[in-house]
Amino acid sequence: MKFTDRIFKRVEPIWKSYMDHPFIQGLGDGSLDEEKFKHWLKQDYVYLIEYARLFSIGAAKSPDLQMMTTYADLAYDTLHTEMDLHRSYAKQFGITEKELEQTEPAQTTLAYTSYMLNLAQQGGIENVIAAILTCTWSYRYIGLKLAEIEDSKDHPLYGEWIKMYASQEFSSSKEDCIQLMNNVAEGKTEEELQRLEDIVVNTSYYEYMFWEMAEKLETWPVPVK
Ligand SMILES: Cc1ncc(CO)c(N)n1
Repeated sequence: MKFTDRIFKRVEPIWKSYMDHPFIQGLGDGSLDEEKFKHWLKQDYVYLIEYARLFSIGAAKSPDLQMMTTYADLAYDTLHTEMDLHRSYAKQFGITEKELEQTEPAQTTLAYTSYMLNLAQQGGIENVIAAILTCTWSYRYIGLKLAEIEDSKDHPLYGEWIKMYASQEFSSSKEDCIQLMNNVAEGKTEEELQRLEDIVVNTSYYEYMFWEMAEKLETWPVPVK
């Protein structure tokens, strides 16, 4: 069994729970409140900046040219294709690129990106990919499931979102991440594999919290700023 098959068994119940989350349900049936989507959009934009940084750390830590190229391509795809989706939505909403970039990260956004970045800085390349794996893979999982809902891809606002994450291009990014994870898992001890698996479980919980943050329009829990 591939390492990622074993990981999937562990995270699947958490990922299934995303599909019952009101934010995801709203994306699927088109009933999602626009303010909640805008909140997600801005928070996700600053999240993606750090996410691209993680891929870049992966490139810097890669032991060979092939792996370095894969990480650099994933950073490129994030900065261009995925963030273009966000920029195009922002334009529709009259949110400027500067506003997007200057979004103050909510506590969940900051906790999630800090967790991943900390792991990536302190460890080897296996920490980088373990921290990133849930992101691409779970969005792909959600995108495919939402695409199965009748007419969901034709929704005037949320259709583009579903098409992006259900797309072939995004699927190949997910496949790249899975392969990177299985590559570095080779020859690792059971103890080390468990540690990596725990990271993927933790980020799976963070993903849930991120949906919750968007749904609740969460910023900082303190009134001062
Ligand atoms: C929070 C989050 N996780 C994963 C993805 C997919 O890249 C995203 N855009 N945002």
